[in-house]
Amino acid sequence: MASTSSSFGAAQVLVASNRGPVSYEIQEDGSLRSKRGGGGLVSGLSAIGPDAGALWVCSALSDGDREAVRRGAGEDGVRMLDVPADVHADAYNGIANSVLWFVHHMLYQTPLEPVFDAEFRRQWASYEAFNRAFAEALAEEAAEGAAVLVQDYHLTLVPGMLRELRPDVRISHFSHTPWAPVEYFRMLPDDIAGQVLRGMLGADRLGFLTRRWADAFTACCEALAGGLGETVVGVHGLGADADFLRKRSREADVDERMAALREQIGEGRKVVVRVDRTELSKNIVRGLLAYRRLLADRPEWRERVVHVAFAYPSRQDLEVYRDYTAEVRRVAESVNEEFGTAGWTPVVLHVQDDFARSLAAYRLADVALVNPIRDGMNLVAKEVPVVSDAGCALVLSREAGAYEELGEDAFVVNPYDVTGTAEALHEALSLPDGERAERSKRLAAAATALPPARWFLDQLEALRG
Ligand SMILES: O=P(O)(O)OC[C@H]1O[C@H](O[C@H]2O[C@H](CO)[C@@H](O)[C@H](O)[C@H]2O)[C@H](O)[C@@H](O)[C@@H]1O
Ligand SMILES: O=c1ccn([C@@H]2O[C@H](COP(=O)(O)OP(=O)(O)O)[C@@H](O)[C@H]2O)c(=O)[nH]1
Repeated sequence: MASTSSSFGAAQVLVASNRGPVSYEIQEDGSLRSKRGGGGLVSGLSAIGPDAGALWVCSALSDGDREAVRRGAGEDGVRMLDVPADVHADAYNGIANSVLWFVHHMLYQTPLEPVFDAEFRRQWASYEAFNRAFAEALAEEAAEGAAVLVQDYHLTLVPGMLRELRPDVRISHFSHTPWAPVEYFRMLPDDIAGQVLRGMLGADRLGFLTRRWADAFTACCEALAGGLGETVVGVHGLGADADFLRKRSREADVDERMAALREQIGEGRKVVVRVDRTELSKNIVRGLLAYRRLLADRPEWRERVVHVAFAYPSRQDLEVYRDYTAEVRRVAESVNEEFGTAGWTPVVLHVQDDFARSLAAYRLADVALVNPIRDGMNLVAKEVPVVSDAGCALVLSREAGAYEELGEDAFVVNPYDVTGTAEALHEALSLPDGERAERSKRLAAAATALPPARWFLDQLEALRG
């Protein structure tokens, strides 16, 4: 860890993130089964195969992961850090997901308010320890002058810490979330806000998904940290991986799930699809309420449309996420009770982790519903038009990063406006087939303009200068 040449590592390119490319489960017979990590960060970074020669440093997130570390059973090119489980829980559940995520997605609202008490301070110390563990591992693995690409709000202190340990390396930090406006960001205690900004400004380059988030960060630095200093801020709008998605969505397990879904949907009905993590910012409940409004106000759609809503479990250690997931189930059931008939289930909801089934839903989509309150990008909005068999219309929140690139061909909604979203669903469903296919093509072209591999290489080239 000292910056003497004898302690330099071998990796020329390093990526650091909390969630890694795979996660492990312990099977009944004691063997380990690996599973692709969920969410958009992994979708984006998975393009960095072993060919790119990068070392991916990530956290052990589950008992299976910790067991994999103990057995030395990890993947090539991946180093999982086994930070003590309680430190990780404080850093990930406590600080990253209950505070920083809430600030950037502006999710606090009475009675869900931020609490900056002694418990918060204790968790913050864990967040610092978690960041330090990453900085030390990166310092150990990095070759002289290596490029280190740090990811997201879990690791905001790493650039500053690593800079002290290894002044020779080039460091970038990329935010996959929105960035909060100054008025909201400074809800954080002043010393904490300062630590976050200064930690990130330890990097040579900072990346954001849209100009809007980059400008918000710059404004925070100007108001609270005396400006950006030497750090350069860039925008890299991560796109969908068309090659991977087209190939993967044609595999046999996806075909099987399509057949089962068709059965549930019934013949000749339009399909409105949404796929999200069970995540408050995705606004799943208001999406269901908008669909209910559509059926109530426009009875002509009854029996003629099915809403396929897949929510794969996320952050279920947090009570607020568990409650939200329960609320999603309740609202879906109540729509089915209110409008369902013997031969028609208006909402098909699955709360389960099944990537193949999500792709099957993408293929069947006539309309994709993506209505987050705020979202860094939202890759689902970019993936459905690429995969859907007959082309889909997109109902898209203006608060998703994807709006900057897809807004022109989407039915744009204010995510809080339930009746407005219902009306957008009606318009999207009413689009003639030919026009829908044309729009879908344009959406797919915009969505794949910057594929993950290019997105990553652009940042690497910029970092190396
Ligand atoms: O790791 P989790 O806690 O299970 O959460 C999954 C990921 O969620 C967030 O993803 C973001 O990144 C996407 C790709 O850039 C972007 O499209 C999306 O809008 C974001 O929400 C989070 O930022 C990641 O760190 C998580 O791994
Ligand atoms: O069962 C599933 C369904 C989807 N996805 C992927 O999760 C990502 C979600 O990314 P998005 O940017 O939409 O939101 P995030 O979950 O990262 O906030 C997409 O690439 C999806 O293909 C997944 O991992 N498991």
